[in-house]
Amino acid sequence: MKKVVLIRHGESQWNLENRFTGWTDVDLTENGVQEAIKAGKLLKKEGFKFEKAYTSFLKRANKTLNTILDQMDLDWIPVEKSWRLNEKHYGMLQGLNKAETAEKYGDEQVLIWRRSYDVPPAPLDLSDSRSASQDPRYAGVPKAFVPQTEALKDTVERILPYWLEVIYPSLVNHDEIIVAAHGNSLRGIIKYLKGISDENIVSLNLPTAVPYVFEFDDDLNFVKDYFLGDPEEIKKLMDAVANQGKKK
Ligand SMILES: O=C(O)[C@H](O)COP(=O)(O)O
Repeated sequence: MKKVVLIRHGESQWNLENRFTGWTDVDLTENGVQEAIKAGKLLKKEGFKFEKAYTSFLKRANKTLNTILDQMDLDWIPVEKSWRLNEKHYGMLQGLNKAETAEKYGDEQVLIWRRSYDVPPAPLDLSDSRSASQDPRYAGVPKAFVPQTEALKDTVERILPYWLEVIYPSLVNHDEIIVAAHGNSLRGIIKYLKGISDENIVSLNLPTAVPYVFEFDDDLNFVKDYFLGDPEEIKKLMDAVANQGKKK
């Protein structure tokens, strides 16, 4: 049996402030660090022994991963970072408060921007200081691939080659791997793995720092998936994420 653990980063400063984040490089809050410590302890207690880790180019995911590995005394394992695991780019919404945006445009429109498969928010202008185009960390990425906004469909298109060509094949040589990334980039992987339809993906909300285990048989066929932790608590956390985009 092979296992991939997908984990969204712990609470970030902009999660706390309820702001659209996307590719903005926001740090974890102290609570976010504690969430990552809790996840690391739980994964250790459950006997996980990761051999390889993957994460994005964004510090909230990097720090969550490092904290988890530290709790598990697995700081030494190889970690590979890729821009392809970054959060869905939120375009012109980046930095705006989600509830205030719902006051202005309505809950339904915000749900479309947050969760629909193929409707992106308006793009950032290349000259906008929020654009990642001039950020040196993406210097090695073809300019045409650096997004100015994304729908989940676009996120899936950039993330899937990395899943199919890098992460998934690494299960041939590794029994357990961990992927520390973001709510929507992970929704993209989950949509693919579970064959979730474009309509049904709207209702999947990932809570911060809750380990989500995907098991594969020795031929690398997907077998089953489950969250680690108290199901009632996880349901409450998922509902809270869903409600972030509603008017107060
Ligand atoms: O980018 C963000 O704002 C969050 O990481 C995910 O936000 P969402 O739950 O509103 O998609």
